Amino acid sequence: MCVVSTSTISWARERTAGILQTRVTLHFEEHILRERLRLDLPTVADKSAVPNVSASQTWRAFEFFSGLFQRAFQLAGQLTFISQQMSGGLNFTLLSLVSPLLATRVGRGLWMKAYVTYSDNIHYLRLRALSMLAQDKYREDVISTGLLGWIMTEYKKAREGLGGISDAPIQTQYYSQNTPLMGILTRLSGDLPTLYWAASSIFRPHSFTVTSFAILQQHSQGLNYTFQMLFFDFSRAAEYCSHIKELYDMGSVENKVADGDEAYPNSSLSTDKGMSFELKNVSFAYPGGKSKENAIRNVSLNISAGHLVVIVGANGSGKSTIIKLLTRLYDVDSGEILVDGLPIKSYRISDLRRVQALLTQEHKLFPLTLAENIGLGNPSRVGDLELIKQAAESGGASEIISKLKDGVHTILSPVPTAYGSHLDKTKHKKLKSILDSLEKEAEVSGGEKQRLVASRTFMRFLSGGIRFAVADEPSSALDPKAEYRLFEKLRESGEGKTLIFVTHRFGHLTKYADLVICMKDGQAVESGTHQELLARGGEYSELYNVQAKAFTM
Ligand SMILES: Nc1ncnc2c1ncn2[C@@H]1O[C@H](COP(=O)(O)OP(=O)(O)OP(=O)(O)O)[C@@H](O)[C@H]1O
Repeated sequence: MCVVSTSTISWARERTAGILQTRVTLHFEEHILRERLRLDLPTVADKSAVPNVSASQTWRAFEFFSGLFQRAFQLAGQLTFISQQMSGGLNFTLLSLVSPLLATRVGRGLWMKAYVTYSDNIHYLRLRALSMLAQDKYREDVISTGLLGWIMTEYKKAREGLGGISDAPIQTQYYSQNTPLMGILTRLSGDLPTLYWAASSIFRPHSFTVTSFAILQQHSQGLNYTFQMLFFDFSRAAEYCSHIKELYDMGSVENKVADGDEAYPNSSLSTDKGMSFELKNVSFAYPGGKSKENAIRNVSLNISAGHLVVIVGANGSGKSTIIKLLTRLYDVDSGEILVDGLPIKSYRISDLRRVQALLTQEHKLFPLTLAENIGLGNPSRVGDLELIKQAAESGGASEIISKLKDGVHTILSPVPTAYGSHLDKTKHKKLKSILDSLEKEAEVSGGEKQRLVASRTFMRFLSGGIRFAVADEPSSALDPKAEYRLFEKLRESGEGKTLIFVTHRFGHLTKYADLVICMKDGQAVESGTHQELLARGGEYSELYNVQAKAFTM
């Protein structure tokens, strides 16, 4: 009966624990999800401002504290038993404390100490770097350049350089550097209760029996273990409490980009033509950035409502940064940006976001259906398949969708949950093929993905109310025809919007542009129309002529 009931109870416990774990974890995951989603870019970039918590930590804390109570009850039971069974129970208990105290307090090595570990051994770092070259993401480079021989030679050299140095976990290394004295003392002190019993049996030989000795040894070990675990748990309790505190602290993390209270559009200043911008001596450096220079330096510009603006310039000249400031993903460090005549900081951020449409290379496909991927350009119409079809058409994604077996309901990169165990290639062919086919990513090219992402922007356009649209080099993976089509479509939808294009291939765009801004080293070195800038013969005309020459030679 005991066996049956124990097994049943443990089965029920496993079953309930699984459900409970999922519920507790999901409860806190929802909290973390909400708090993380509301954070802006500069706040997230500041690692010290945002607690690094996970929902699974809460379950571990829950398990930890229930384990702690369980052990406390266990100890109470053991102490009661000892005090009832033997005279000198108190001395016995106190002596049982010595070994765990020594183990956890004196000889605890790195245990519960704050530390940071890193390696500065060049051979070790090289070994790790070279072994990474076997990863799939490098395979094409490694194969096409024939790097195998070089990698293996370098690996051998680095191994020889490393010699006999160990990369065992730091705790092990630290422990083995100490003298063995503490280990010897801790183990010997574990025998103190037995010695005490032996000594007392010399003075009271009638109380000594072999059975009582065996029972005593068992108790001594049991108590020793319980004390050791309790000491260990107590020192970790603070750590778990601080995890939970951090979890709740997430709610009080202030966004660095502070919200304003002015509504947008502003009834007296905004026009139906689109958003207007004025940048007054704007400078900006990325928080935590490693560059000595500001990403943007003293930029002053005027962008009129409804204008089509093209920003050009070399890599790293600050084009995307200007966009991030205009869309208020970041705030300027000095100077000021005015939107329709008022400081951008004075507007409600949600109002500004509602009228903006941003398309960049950074924008990725979500692990959701293609319909949602496109539809989420306008969350209130995410289920409107007709509108989604229209947006896909404008973004050039209709053909890609029609090629897929599940059409708009395809999930390109499903969330991985499939798992196989003990699968033998020859014996379990069928199971193996099921596993391989499950959650297989749909194969679409980089350019096709960009078209799908672009369709999300068109969905946003179709929602109406957009007054400021940006395409920040969304076209690098697109073929020239697709790129031209994308820009044409964006331009055609430009009515009532200020449109900004950031691009390196600007030949076909600048002739339509009301304003071309040429960036260099974080500064707007030139601005004007295409003709004006060409006539000036400066940075822009140099960039333009490089591209033009390629077609005229
Ligand atoms: N998130 C970031 N953190 C720190 N520095 C950054 C970050 N993004 C850009 N920078 C730096 O800011 C400067 C301007 O970058 P930006 O992306 O605006 O250039 P860009 O003109 O758009 O370049 P590209 O044509 O290559 O896209 C560069 O020196 C870059 O290294």
